Amino acid sequence: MTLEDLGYTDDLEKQRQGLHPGSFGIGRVTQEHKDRYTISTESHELEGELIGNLRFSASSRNDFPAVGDWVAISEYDEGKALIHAILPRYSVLERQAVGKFGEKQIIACNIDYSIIVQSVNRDFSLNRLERYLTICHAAHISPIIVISKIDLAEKHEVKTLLEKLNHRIKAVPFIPLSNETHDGIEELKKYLYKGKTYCLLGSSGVGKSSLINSLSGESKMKIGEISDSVNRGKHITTHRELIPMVQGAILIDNPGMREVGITESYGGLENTFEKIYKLVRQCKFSDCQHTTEIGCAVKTALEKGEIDAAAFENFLKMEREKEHYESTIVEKRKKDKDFGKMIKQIKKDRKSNKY
Ligand SMILES: Nc1nc2c(ncn2[C@@H]2O[C@H](COP(=O)(O)OP(=O)(O)OP(=O)(O)O)[C@@H](O)[C@H]2O)c(=O)[nH]1
Ligand SMILES: [Zn+2]
Repeated sequence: MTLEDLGYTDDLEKQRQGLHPGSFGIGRVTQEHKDRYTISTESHELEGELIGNLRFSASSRNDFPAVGDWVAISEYDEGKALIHAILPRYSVLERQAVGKFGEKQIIACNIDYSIIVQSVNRDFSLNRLERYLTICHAAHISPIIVISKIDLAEKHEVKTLLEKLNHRIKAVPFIPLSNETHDGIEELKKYLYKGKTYCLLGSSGVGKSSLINSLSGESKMKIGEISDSVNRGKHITTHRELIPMVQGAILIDNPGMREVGITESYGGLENTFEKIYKLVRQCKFSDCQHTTEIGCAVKTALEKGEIDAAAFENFLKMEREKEHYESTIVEKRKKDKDFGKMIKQIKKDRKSNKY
């Protein structure tokens, strides 16, 4: 096993040299616990902890390591390491923190592709798919859609569902598959490239872990056993595949998500709703609300059926969410700034009182 096998690149090596010439080891965060991290290195697995300095200087949760991060480490005991720095991230997949409006939550870092999984039964939702696509596009991560559990639906039902998907979501590959019959698994493997990192996204129970099993050809039991021994903290010398790899591609599983809130989207919405954005620019008035305005290109396209009405509704909803998030952030920053000013003034007053 080399660091390249874990996804390490020349660019990251340059960054490392810039940070700490030659002094630290390098590892990749594969799991996040409360304030402990599981780190994979080229030879083994470590339990890592942040050095105090890093912990106290962190201004938000996002300054802490996340799954997929590359970290500069030093080993101090058998199986233990200190984390000294996080290497710059080349991609950050994030969503709106659940229950904490105006805060972001990192899902994973340094991801190249996301595999968005929805199952044919119950879970399937085009609106939610567009949400996932938006957060992926915002992070410049290429999405691949997987429609799982096709063995649970009739052929014609699957066909109808795929037609709907095809009609509404363009330019994103989608693969129908089953972890039971293994239909579609080989097709998905065509998208797995050596040294690239893939993050599995989707609601709980859609079959993400099963998919990793299907792809790697290993039984679920085996994976269960592996995670058991991890929990017991048993020391294992050989490299266990905590980040499972298939054809050299690194697969990162994620716990199922209930909510996928939009934050500042850095082009996420623009990329997901490219056609709608093009139309918006063609509207006669730059502040067009696309309701009753004359010369509204969106309205005309909706009437002609050129864009999907449900997609447009979903787009509006997410755009409002993004705007709400952004204005909350602006408010917050202003408050922080005012607070900073106040502290400065207090310090100044103290000083002038002294002398
Ligand atoms: N019939 C059928 N069942 C499946 C398929 N894929 C997964 N399952 C079943 O669905 C259940 C959930 O599968 P998991 O792989 O644990 O789902 P997950 O997405 O990893 O769930 P979380 O870990 O909670 O996010 C299990 O009982 C699987 O056996 C499939 O393709 N067909
Ligand atoms: Zn308009």
